[in-house]
Amino acid sequence: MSDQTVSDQTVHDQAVGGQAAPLLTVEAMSVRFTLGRPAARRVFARRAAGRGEVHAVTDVSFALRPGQVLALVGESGCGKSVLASALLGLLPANARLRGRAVLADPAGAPVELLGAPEPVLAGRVRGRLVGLVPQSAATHLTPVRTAGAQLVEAVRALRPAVAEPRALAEALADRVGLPRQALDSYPHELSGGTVQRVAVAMALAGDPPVVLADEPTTGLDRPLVDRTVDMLAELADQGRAVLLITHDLAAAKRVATHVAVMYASRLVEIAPAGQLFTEPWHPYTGMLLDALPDGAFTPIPGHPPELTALPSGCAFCRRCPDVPGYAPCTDDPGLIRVGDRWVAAHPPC
Ligand SMILES: Nc1ncnc2c1ncn2[C@@H]1O[C@H](COP(=O)(O)OP(=O)(O)OP(=O)(O)O)[C@@H](O)[C@H]1O
Ligand code: NI
Repeated sequence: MSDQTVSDQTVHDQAVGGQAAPLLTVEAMSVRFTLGRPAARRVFARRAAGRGEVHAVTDVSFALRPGQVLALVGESGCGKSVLASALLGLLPANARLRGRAVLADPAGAPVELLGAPEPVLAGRVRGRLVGLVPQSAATHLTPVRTAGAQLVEAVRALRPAVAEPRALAEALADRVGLPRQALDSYPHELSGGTVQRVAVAMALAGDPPVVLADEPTTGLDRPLVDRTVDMLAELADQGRAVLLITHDLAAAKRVATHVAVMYASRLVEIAPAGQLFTEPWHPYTGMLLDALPDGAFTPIPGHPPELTALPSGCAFCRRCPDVPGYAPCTDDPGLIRVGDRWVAAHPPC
């Protein structure tokens, strides 16, 4: 694991823009998954060094402030969902975490999320301070109770002072564009897009100041995508902060105030959305935008590297059209700051 590449102070200054204090500050966060059986690991510890670990998140730093929608984008498998799960203490037992993630609590002391005891995460964080729209939302609903019953239950658990939980559940359903009759249906009776909206409503049940939405628009048609992301933008306008993990760059373009681009476990660029979409700095960002239907619609050639065998420097050079002969570079892959943008050190091309 490399050293922290962005100092604490710069992280605090780091713009993800605006002057308001961050609701969430992530500093040099790394996640490793250990592979294989423990006994085999011991026997082959030396030989397997570097092969028996998935480098899922590496030295990730960012701040999320009130009013911001930070879109986290990058190809499948680059570490986006693991990052979100790590923040909420939802990683499996084979995960090791490093770094810090500090969550503000308007009613109390800040919470250090990484390594927080489960009662803190369950009692203070999940649903209350941070609402999560999980990826593959359907698998998070129980099949034996109606969507409405589960939403009412979430409201009861997270906001016990609410006198009419059913009325609040219906208001949440309206807010996310969920038809009332869907509340009386079981999850398997609902379309993927409708289940997705149930999940968004559940994430909002505790009125959390921070929302982590992992692919919240999967399975939705374009009008519902727009409606869902507009609703997330509205939450940000009301002073909340949203981390929007998405493959849908058009949706990110529509609502993101800032964009973080992830490649092979690292952030390679963070910038205000308007600047990133009009002038991407990292070649990978440029290629992601070119892959869009309203870009050149050019798929990115090649594949990301295996996360069990990452190069020590820039992981992108082997796919980078800017590097003649695809010569791998060994530069420090840390982010450098230019104005209010951050971009991974990259060889001058
Ligand atoms: N429990 C685990 N053990 C080992 N490796 C894991 C584990 N969970 C996730 N990974 C690996 O971590 C990497 C990052 O996965 P992650 O789900 O965060 O990707 P993602 O960017 O969210 O992809 P997608 O866009 O497809 O959702 C992947 O290579 C994945 O296989
Ligand atoms: Ni994911």
